Amino acid sequence: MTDCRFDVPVIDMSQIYSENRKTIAKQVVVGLENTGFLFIDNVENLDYDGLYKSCKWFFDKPFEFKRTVIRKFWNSENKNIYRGYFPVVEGEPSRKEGFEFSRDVKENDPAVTDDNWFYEKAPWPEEDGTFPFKAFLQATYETLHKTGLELLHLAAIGLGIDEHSFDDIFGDRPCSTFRIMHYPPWTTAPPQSAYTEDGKVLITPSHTDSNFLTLLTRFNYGGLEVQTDSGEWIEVDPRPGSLVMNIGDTFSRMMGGRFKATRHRVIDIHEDRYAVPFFMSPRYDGDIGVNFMTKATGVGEEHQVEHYGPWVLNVMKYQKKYFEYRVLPDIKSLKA
Ligand SMILES: O=C(O)CCC(=O)C(=O)O
Ligand SMILES: [Fe+2]
Repeated sequence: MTDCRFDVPVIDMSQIYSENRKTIAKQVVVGLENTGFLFIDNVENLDYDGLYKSCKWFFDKPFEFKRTVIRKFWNSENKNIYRGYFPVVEGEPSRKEGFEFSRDVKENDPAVTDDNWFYEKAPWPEEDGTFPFKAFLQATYETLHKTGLELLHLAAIGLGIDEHSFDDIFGDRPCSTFRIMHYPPWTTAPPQSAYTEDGKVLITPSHTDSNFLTLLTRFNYGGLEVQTDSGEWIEVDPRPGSLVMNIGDTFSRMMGGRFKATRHRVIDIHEDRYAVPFFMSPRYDGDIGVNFMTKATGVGEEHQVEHYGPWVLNVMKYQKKYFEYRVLPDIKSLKA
């Protein structure tokens, strides 16, 4: 249950170009300063039923089908090391399978070296004519990217800086990950690491997101909990027709912690659960250095350029050690 200690503000996208724009911009900033979570209503062109169908179309298929687009780590015949399908890994407290992709970068972009798997093109599964999986998901990626930028424009206005201050961090080759996910319920005894202190069973352990900003489609499933400042876990009630927005470590760190990357986790709901996070992420060489406000205003403690790719690879592979990241190679041509 959401209670007064974790009040999730609602941003209505149908109002952001009205005379209320500045007020809404302030609400975005206050929300990011206080809870780090927002509900985003009325996103234009966002088809939640289509997203649910995408999940069912893909995850209901037999493993042999999904294996055609599985990462090389699980099938040495495949070339993809980052994008595509990852399976449930037994023994992990994070119990999920996923398919992920990003926007394809232009051919021959000199900033995209061959070993830079952040820009790897996803392998797409063969379609059977019952659902336009690739076309639908690619179009939805662009809808969510646009929504993310619109929210960042609001954040900038609310901060009193140029509305487009965040745009260049993404440019036209963001490293965003669009992931459809399926959490199958536990069929065997969960590992010890999947139990919380208060005896609940996890399907995603407590974490902060590492990327810049996340827009989550969670359909109407329960199970998502956030941690309050006092350490208590509180469920975020589903809000039909709304996205959940939260920010990740990258954005929080750039803002010196003023904006919160709030801890959250997902509890087993004893049935199949689907969720679709859009992990909006900077371009590989986007500047995510601390003291961003100094860069934006010219006033404050020194800002130094740091690049997103090397920084986030280190966080996910070596610090957080996520199962789907720790199997990835270093990018030798692009040391920070
Ligand atoms: O499935 C959910 O509700 C949240 C998933 C999540 O937090 C994540 O994938 O980072
Ligand atoms: Fe998350």
